[in-house]
Amino acid sequence: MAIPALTGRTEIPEIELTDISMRYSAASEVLAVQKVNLQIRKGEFVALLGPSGCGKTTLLRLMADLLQPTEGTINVSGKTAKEARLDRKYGIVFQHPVLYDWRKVRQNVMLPLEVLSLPKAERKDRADRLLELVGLSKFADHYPWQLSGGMQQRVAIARALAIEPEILLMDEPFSALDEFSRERLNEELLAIWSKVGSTVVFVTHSIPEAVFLSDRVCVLSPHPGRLTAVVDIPLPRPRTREMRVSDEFFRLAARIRDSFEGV
Ligand SMILES: Nc1ncnc2c1ncn2[C@@H]1O[C@H](COP(=O)(O)OP(=O)(O)OP(=O)(O)O)[C@@H](O)[C@H]1O
Repeated sequence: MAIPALTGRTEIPEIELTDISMRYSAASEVLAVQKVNLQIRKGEFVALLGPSGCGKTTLLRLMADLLQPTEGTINVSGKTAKEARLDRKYGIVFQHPVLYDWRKVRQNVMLPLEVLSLPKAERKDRADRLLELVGLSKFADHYPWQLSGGMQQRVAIARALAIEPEILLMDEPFSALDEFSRERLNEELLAIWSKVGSTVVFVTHSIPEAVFLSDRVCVLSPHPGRLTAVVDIPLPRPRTREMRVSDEFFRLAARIRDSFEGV
């Protein structure tokens, strides 16, 4: 597949995947990811969308240097994925928040700052600003187990943003939440993103979530995992709740649905 043309927020490609293939073991017959070419612009919000097993998480982990590709190259602002990781360019939010239950919310957000050897007052100040950003200032001294699932995920987002990453990688962060919480968190995430301006790569298997959040939706198909379409989402920003029931929204969702192989 040709590398998608660059249009939109900025013309600078921040992440470039070139001919990326991934086989988990020599014995494995199926490629988890096959020959993926993709450029992601600086400041862009991109969704990786597809059914279970199509390689979304694998691609995200490859970008984060948590896995190494069997073939192909990953370039992040002129560096390898490993160099980008060591430069702390990535913040990662997983499907489950993975918070430390014995640490209060503020201490959880401060955790990644401990390795940066910032003065304690500065760590606390940064954590408090992030908790304000995600609307949890009042819960700084609570323990994670005293919060709802959606609030815990907001703590995880604040923690991922603590090192001020250029790139936020999110692996189905809201899929364990009910539909109401998920839609609210979608709106909150966009409000946070508009303030921090990082590049976001967001894994989901929800078409409405991908359309609502993204500048572009990358559609993947399974066995082997291939990039089958890249769909531009020209809905204006800021995105509003009303847009979810607009003709344009349904048209885009239908176009994405049709782009799945075999449809
Ligand atoms: N650690 C692993 N070892 C071997 N095979 C793996 C491993 N992790 C994933 N796979 C395989 O790679 C393929 C892609 O998996 P991946 O988890 O990336 O898909 P996904 O689209 O994120 O799925 P889901 O939506 O269910 O999380 C699948 O066929 C899966 O079985």
